[in-house]
Amino acid sequence: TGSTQPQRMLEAVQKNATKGDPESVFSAIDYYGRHKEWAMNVGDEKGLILDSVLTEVNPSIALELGTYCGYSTVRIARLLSPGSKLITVEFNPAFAAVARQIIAYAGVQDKVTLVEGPSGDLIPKMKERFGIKSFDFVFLDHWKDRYVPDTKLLEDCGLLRKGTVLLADNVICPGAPEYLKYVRNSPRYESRYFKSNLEYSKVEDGLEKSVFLG
Ligand SMILES: Cn1ncc2cc([C@H](O)c3cccc(CNC(=O)c4cc(-c5ccc(F)cc5)cc(O)c4O)c3)ccc21
Ligand SMILES: [Mg+2]
Repeated sequence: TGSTQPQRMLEAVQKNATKGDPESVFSAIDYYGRHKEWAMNVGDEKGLILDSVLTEVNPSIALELGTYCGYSTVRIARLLSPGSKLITVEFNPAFAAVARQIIAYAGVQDKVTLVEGPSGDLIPKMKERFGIKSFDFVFLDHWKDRYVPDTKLLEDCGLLRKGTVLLADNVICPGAPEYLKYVRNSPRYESRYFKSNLEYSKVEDGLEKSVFLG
């Protein structure tokens, strides 16, 4: 029945995953994305890099730009220590509606706050709305031409601190060339590229990890 891809993805989760088991939820999405219908989730291969960076940072407060169906939201939330929070930003109401159901199905809803709206509007409101001093970790996976303006916005709003880790998806495919130039040429970031592949594909892609130096 599911008329949109997100709805079909949700159906695949409800059919194949175990309620309350985050691992089974993102595995069901990976199976769907690999064998049924390609989908723009960070995926299992880049997901392992996300897992390792996240485990290393162990953030108390994390931000995700671009929820889509909640695949990386669930991947991140499952690894958060008790009391830690993930705020995820999605502007598309249809995506947000599916993501809320997938996040709930995985049982990680207590760790996740999904805010609906464009990142450019929401970032300046983070401090007042959520009482955030600064983020420990930021995952960028929304429109690739928003990576630079939103990174600058996070800086200007005082939402980054010495040691905040930014992890950006798709820096090769579809690509975020301006973002790579920005973080690699700025003295305020220490950047490293993690080579991988585009989700469910053999095409090269990778994640850029950038530590804000203050
Ligand atoms: C402003 N604002 N604030 C919040 C917010 C949230 C959104 C949505 O979540 C949204 C909607 C559509 C597209 C994206 C970006 N993602 C991609 O475009 C992408 C593409 C591919 C790929 C690769 C190869 C292809 F051939 C085709 C697509 C692989 C990937 O992993 C991707 O992440 C994100 C958008 C703007 C937002
Ligand atoms: Mg992506």
